[in-house]
Amino acid sequence: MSVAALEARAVRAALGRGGQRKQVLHAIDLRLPAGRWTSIVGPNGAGKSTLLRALAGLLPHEGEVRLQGADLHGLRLRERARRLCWMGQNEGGADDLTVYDVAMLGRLPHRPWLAPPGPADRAAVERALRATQAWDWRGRMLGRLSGGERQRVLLARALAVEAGVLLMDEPLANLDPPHQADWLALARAQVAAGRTVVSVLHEISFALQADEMVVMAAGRIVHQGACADPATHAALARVFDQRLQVHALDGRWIALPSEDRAP
Ligand SMILES: Nc1ncnc2c1ncn2[C@@H]1O[C@H](COP(=O)(O)OP(=O)(O)OP(=O)(O)O)[C@@H](O)[C@H]1O
Repeated sequence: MSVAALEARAVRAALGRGGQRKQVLHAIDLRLPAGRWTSIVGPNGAGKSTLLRALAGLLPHEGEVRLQGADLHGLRLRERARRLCWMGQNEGGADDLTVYDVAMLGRLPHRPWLAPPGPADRAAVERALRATQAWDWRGRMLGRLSGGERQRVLLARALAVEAGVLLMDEPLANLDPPHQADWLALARAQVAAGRTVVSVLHEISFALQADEMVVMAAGRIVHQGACADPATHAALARVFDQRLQVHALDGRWIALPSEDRAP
């Protein structure tokens, strides 16, 4: 069997403090194939973002996460940051930086300590900012951008890493339809270039454009399969309480609300 891009073995995680502490991930076993796009979906509170953070090494957990065959927590941080990049929800903290400098943060794992950016870094940042149509406002401050513009800069920062594995939490949040379509093309281009894309998505019709789907509910994986597989569509209907149905349209899958069940 080929090496997985990411693998989780018996991953358990709890969030909150003291009496409020709550088990959020329950013994997750997962294998995400390399060179494919996998979308993670499920109802609100299912544990999707928590799982993504555990896979990125951003959350203490029990069990094991392996990145390209290596123990994630055994890798040096720089090495991990070169292999895996992360785009989270509502990331803050860089409002006083220019768009260009934010995207350049994605090159930190490639540069010697305190070294200025080199030609390869500048070329990667330009590619990334052009790919997300953010190049024209590279001199603007991040804090003065709209939600969707900001999202495109954070995406550029992740792309600038040029890592083999990209994890994205809600990458379509705040994007208008043309930029959602651009993101879709971008995800496909990453996969065509041999990279692995893993995205948590609420927009099920977009999630169905991926190769594979992981369906979660209540901190567990209830299904993993191809987006084209009828068993995946049935799992989706199940976790969303039979309140959506997957239909074929022009050779693609779309999810529509079911009308036969009142709330
Ligand atoms: N800091 C926290 N302390 C305690 N519980 C938390 C904390 N953060 C999240 N949770 C709980 O963990 C569970 C999983 O949250 P998570 O954000 O992973 O879900 P999700 O599937 O990504 O949800 P959504 O679709 O709403 O974004 C939820 O029940 C949530 O209430």
